[in-house]
Amino acid sequence: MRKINEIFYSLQGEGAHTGKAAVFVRFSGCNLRCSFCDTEHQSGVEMTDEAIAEEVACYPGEWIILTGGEPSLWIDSEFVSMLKRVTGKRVAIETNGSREVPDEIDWVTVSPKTGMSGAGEYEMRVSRADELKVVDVGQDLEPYFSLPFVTPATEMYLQPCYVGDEEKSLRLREATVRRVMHDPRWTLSLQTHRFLGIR
Ligand SMILES: C[S@@+](CC[C@H](N)C(=O)[O-])C[C@H]1O[C@@H](n2cnc3c(N)ncnc32)[C@H](O)[C@@H]1O
Ligand SMILES: Nc1nc2[nH]cc(C(=O)O)c2c(=O)[nH]1
Ligand code: SF4
Ligand SMILES: [Mg+2]
Repeated sequence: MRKINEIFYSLQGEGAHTGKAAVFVRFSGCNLRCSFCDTEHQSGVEMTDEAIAEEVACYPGEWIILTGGEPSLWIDSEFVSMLKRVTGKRVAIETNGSREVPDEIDWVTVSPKTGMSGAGEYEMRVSRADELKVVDVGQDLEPYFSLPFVTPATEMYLQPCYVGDEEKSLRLREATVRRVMHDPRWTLSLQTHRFLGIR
């Protein structure tokens, strides 16, 4: 059994696969307590792997996005293989990078929380990142290029921090736009689902 906070069908709102239809599987619980976290992830219900796959298979769309909470705490190779076999979909993960992730995952998005005020320090144990997605809280961005799992092929996204207050969030978005223009190694990632009013 795995504790699931929610399963829903939407568009990937962030990063490299923005705009692609995807089934989101949000696991309950996290090993970090980021002060800026935009997600209620504690609540949830225990589901069997079969029930998770059955619900995911109800939706069209090529991608499954494992998120949370921190999905890397709750998954293994068998689970990812089973999801791919039963649904015929590809599997992506949104992770803080504190754990290794199964090789069977097709797309790894790492959003490190090291060096950020409000997140605390922890060890990065993930060894692969197809995409790095950094939440911009005004921190020094240079260290992200030296992370051992970041390669020249890793796509680098900078995402404005959403703080609830729309005026304040707009100012933070503008600041992120300026940072990307100043250092074009980054690409802007907007949380487009917020603008669309979808999940
Ligand atoms: C809720 S987290 C769950 C996955 C994983 N725990 C992580 O942090 O990557 C999903 C994504 O939302 C981002 N995120 C969380 N709070 C945010 C905020 N206030 N503004 C913008 N992005 C945020 C995270 O950095 C991560 O990329
Ligand atoms: N539409 C949409 N796209 C997302 N991409 C990553 C999300 C997440 O919370 O992990 C997320 C989310 O919550 N909604
Ligand atoms: S690691 Fe992700 S889910 Fe956990 S508290 Fe931070 S942003 Fe939220
Ligand atoms: Mg989200």
